[in-house]
Amino acid sequence: MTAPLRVLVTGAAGQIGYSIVIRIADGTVFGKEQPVQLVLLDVPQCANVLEGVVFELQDCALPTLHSVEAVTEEKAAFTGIDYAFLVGAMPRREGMERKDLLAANVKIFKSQGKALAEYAKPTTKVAIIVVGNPANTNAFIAAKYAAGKIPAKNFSAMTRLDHNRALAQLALKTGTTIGDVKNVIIWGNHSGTQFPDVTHATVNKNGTETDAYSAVGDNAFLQGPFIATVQKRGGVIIEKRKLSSAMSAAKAACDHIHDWHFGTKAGQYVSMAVPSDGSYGIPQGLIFSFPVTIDGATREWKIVQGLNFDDFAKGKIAATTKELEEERDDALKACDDANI
Ligand SMILES: NC(=O)C1=CN([C@@H]2O[C@H](COP(=O)(O)OP(=O)(O)OC[C@H]3O[C@@H](n4cnc5c(N)ncnc54)[C@H](O)[C@@H]3O)[C@@H](O)[C@H]2O)C=CC1
Ligand SMILES: O=C([O-])CC(=O)C(=O)O
Repeated sequence: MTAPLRVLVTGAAGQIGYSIVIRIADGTVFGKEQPVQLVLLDVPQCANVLEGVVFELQDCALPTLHSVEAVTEEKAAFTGIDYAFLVGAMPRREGMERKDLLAANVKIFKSQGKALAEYAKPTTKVAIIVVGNPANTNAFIAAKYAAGKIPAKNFSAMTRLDHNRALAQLALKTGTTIGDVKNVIIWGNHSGTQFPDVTHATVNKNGTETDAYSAVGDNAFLQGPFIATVQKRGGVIIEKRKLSSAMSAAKAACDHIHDWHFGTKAGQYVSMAVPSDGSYGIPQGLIFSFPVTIDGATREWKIVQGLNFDDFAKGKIAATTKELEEERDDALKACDDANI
């Protein structure tokens, strides 16, 4: 029998948590043959809600759910895990930017980075996705405080929701379906400065694969409203729902880890915020969204190399890099101030 994977979800009493755990437990993420031990972490005040989530998962009677436990302490949460979905953090409300959450949330990721270093197995290959905002910078901080124990390349932040939004907007514009659109890229920060780029994307329209610019036939749209829609989508959802995206965020986090576990499809890449190795001139160590391919056998991601930028793209990438550097500096300062 396949050994179970131990999978941690933080913030599991929250709204993304509620949508995410069922997909992990029912085999959507790791496959129908892979048993999963789910570990659900939330703050002690949410212990009762967490227990309700555990009861519901039990009531789902899922063959892939080996066990589920609710915990409110980091030691119990981080010990022996294979995968971590770091969701637990404050969400923004109407009128806020994601970086306004930095002061409140960065200390959570400092503490969890330390907990990973302290409690994860020394040989750990744990793969970590940070969803809690500001996601790139929180991942940077978690990686910093886990350094020496967990390699930085095991940390990632989620820009898959932006990637999925870009796929959906292109499909809507070209009258195609999601499966017809490939290789959109989100560059940079999960914020209003991100650069959704379709320069290398293709669309299969009526059986013929063409580049996205030809398929859309409207450059002004692709360089204007398309980018703005993807950049601002999170804010629009908050305005409409009075709560931030949860169903789509959970689905994107599961897509991200599914592809990390199984690998990307031949000829396709996905967007993941990972520590920069200096590719495309992005400062080393910054958690930056790049197009990546993943080898399912080794579970190693690689940044897609050799893509060209025109001046328009260069300007967008410079802006999101600058914002990430500023966020990183603010977060480091906040961590020094945070007595954890
Ligand atoms: N990267 C992305 O694309 C997206 C990120 N997000 C972010 O995800 C985060 C969670 O969003 P929601 O689930 O809607 O929020 P929520 O408020 O419904 O749930 C958050 C949960 O985290 C828990 N929590 C707080 N501190 C914790 C800690 N130290 N350890 C464990 N749990 C803790 C809270 O008690 C709560 O149950 C927010 O920061 C939100 O902005 C949301 C959508 C997309
Ligand atoms: O916008 C927010 O605050 C939540 C989020 O990250 C998203 O929906 O992309």
